[in-house]
Amino acid sequence: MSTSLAPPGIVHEGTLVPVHNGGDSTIWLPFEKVKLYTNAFIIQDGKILLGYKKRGFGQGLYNGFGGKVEPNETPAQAAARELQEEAGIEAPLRHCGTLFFVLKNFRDHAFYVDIFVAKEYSGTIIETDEMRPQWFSTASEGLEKLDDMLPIPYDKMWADDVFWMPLLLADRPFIGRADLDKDNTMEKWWFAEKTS
Ligand SMILES: COc1nc(N)nc2c1ncn2[C@H]1C[C@H](O)[C@@H](COP(=O)(O)OP(=O)(O)OP(=O)(O)O)O1
Repeated sequence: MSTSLAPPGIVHEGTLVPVHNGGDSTIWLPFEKVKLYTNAFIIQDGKILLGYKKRGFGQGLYNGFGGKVEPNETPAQAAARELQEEAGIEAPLRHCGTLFFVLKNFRDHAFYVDIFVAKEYSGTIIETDEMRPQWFSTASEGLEKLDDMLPIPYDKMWADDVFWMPLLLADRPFIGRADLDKDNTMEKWWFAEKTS
């Protein structure tokens, strides 16, 4: 499909195959400026490492490890720094997705989030001031679970995650936008797989 059919904020030159879109709102929320963020996940042997956010933005939700891209950094450098700061580990991260979020009560900026993934890591996973890391099973319901590991806790995550995380788990590059209301409900969304 052509990029012009994608929502504002999404720029991609190649082929996009939409996988989800919806919401009651007819218009995408306007935003004043865009800030760059990262989010990184370790996925290995049927499990995914998430962090419980102990403070600040997104407190009380599980997410990957990430934050703002500093002015002197590339997104890849920021992703590596945030993974070290928030979980104490290093990993051969590779880019696998791009997400764009606008929050109804937080409209001074939109979030442009580069998503990274790695299948291995080095170092010892530690709890930090900001995040409490925890492994979750990536097995679908009905399939054998790893020991007593819990499934991915979508009910304690940002509401958009359930739309794109299956693409992340399947190693299929993705891109998307979600506009959310202040109570973490989805107003309008569009997610696509990048096929080139
Ligand atoms: C709204 O939907 C979102 N969904 C998901 N899955 N992740 C999101 C959403 N909105 C933002 N994020 C991500 C982007 C970043 O990885 C974090 C927010 O980063 P944070 O504000 O914690 O950035 P830091 O640089 O670590 O902040 P401080 O050092 O100032 O605490 O959430």
